[in-house]
Amino acid sequence: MKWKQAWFMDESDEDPRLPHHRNPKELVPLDHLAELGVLYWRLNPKDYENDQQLRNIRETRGYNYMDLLNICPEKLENYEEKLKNFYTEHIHADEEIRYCLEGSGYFDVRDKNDRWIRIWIKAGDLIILPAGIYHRFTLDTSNYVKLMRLFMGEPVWISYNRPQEDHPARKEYIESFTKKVGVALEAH
Ligand SMILES: CSCCC(=O)C(=O)O
Ligand SMILES: [Fe+2]
Repeated sequence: MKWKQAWFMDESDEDPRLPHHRNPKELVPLDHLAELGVLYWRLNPKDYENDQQLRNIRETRGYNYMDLLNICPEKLENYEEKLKNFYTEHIHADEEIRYCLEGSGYFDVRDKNDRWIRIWIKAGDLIILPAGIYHRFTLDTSNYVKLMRLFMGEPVWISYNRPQEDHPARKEYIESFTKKVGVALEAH
């Protein structure tokens, strides 16, 4: 069955909370996201406190830090400003790990050709964006999401807005593609 949670975005500047499918729709498969370094798991959000699968991911990847973030006007201070920053294209020096426990939203990531891919995250979806990938986040029309944030060590939430071509994390991310091609060529 096709994975229907990611697609190339249209160019319209209508409300970002709308899906922004192209016409006709252009879905993006999970393995295409994996090529960009974007990882995805589907877990059971109802039992996140006892979930062995979540525990395994956290242990394997060293995510010892965890907190919860409710994105709604009542629970998030400076709601409007934060949402505006989330939707400003940026990178981080570290991975961004988000696990959706309730509600839904869109993570947009740039592919190798600088096209936007929209990833629809719902309860049970855990996503990892690699350090250095240009991305942004918006709520969808449900207007609510509860996210778990994971991190390795002391969390750093600094965003570096585009352009960041000289940022070490950006350079390393770009180099990771050429390295992969190099390995593939050597194998032939
Ligand atoms: C609030 S989760 C997604 C927003 C984002 O990209 C970030 O926090 O850096
Ligand atoms: Fe981010």
